[in-house]
Amino acid sequence: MSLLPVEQALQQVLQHAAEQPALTSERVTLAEALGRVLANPVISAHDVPPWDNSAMDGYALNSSDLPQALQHGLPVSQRITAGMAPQPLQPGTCARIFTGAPIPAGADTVEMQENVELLECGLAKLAKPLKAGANVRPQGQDIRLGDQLFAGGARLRAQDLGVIASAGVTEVNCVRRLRVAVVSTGDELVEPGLPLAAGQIYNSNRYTLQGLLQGLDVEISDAGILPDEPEQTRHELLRLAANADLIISSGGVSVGEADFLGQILREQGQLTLWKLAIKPGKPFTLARVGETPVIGLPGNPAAVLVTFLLLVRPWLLRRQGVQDCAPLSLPVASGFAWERAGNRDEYLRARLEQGRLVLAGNQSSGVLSSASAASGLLLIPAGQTVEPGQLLEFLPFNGLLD
Ligand SMILES: Nc1nc2c(c(=O)[nH]1)N[C@H]1C(S)=C(S)[C@@H](COP(=O)(O)OP(=O)(O)OC[C@H]3O[C@@H](n4cnc5c(N)ncnc54)[C@H](O)[C@@H]3O)O[C@H]1N2
Ligand code: MOO
Ligand SMILES: [Mg+2]
Repeated sequence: MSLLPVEQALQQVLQHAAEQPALTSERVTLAEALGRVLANPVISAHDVPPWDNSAMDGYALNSSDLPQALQHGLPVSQRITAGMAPQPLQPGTCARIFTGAPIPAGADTVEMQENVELLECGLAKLAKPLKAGANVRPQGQDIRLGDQLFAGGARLRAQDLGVIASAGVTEVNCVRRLRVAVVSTGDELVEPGLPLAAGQIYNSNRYTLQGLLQGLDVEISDAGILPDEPEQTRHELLRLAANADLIISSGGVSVGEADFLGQILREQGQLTLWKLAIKPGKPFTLARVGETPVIGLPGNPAAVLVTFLLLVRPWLLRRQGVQDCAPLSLPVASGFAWERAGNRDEYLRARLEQGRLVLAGNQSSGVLSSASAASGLLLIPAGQTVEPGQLLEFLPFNGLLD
């Protein structure tokens, strides 16, 4: 059986997510909207800033008085701090003003106080010529009343919440949170905290997956560990399917005799993807139990991380209506040589050292500590070797994990 290239798999994953039934939406206060996806556009209810204001601590004047201010100085007729509603500026005078304070009617220019001399007679005199309109931040410079701030499908980041707040909007309409069930499979698994018997290992995928999902602000239901036993696996999948938008499992999708999960998903007849040209992560499986999508991740801990970031995260984002969901990747020079061309796209755990990519440790799919030593994944495309200095695609975790 030939392996499906990762790019094609991603297209199919996105298509699959887009074909799911529409999600309902709910009102969300700004304080709770970080990481949520907008169901509708957000429109500004105000100009930002709402009035012309000063960019400097200094003196506001009318530009027609600039020659007088430079030659003799102007009397100071009022003092305006941020938060005040100023009087109109008396002609032929200037106003003491502070950063963020409204420009009074009749003024159009501000000089910073460092360039103004306050004479003994009380006049404020400019130390050097000044351009008309200087140091004024005009009304609506940032945002105009009625502007669309964000389209539906935008995923809100910290600065986006600030933009929405600056425009006076307190609540936004977001798609409801996705419900994601997580299950770890394997007779060998034990939860950390319990003693290890012979042949057992601690369940690490559960924690990796929970952490990855928390970063995407979904509702997680954790179904714990399932033994390698077909009846129980089938029963548990059906139970989870009743109340989840997606089931994510780890383990049991390869060809081993105890890999029941893959067998059950295949036997349900609803298999969309299986066996990708990706290392780690080859037996990545996208299927359905009843109407509920199931993503079967390979059990190897590094395969879980890589396939989640490359394929599950995009599925979850697109399912919520996000358009731009492919991982960010940047060209960076390799600091190492790679002589073995493989038959799968290989995603290696790597980090930047002095502007070049170096491998972060053992790249076995069973080794996870190298992922902790890495700051991202680098791609060596199938069939390629690499020389030092060659540009490689680097996918920083910082761009992937938020
Ligand atoms: N004959 C073949 N054998 C294998 C192939 C193949 O093509 N032919 N593919 C290999 C590849 S590639 C991968 S990846 C793995 C995938 O295996 P499964 O998805 O069936 O996963 P398991 O066999 O259940 O487990 C694999 C490995 O990962 C450990 N594991 C599982 N769950 C956890 C967990 N929650 N926490 C920590 N570690 C976990 C498990 O103990 C195994 O060591 O198949 C290869 N074999
Ligand atoms: O595809 Mo597997 O994760 O390399 O060992
Ligand atoms: Mg297996």
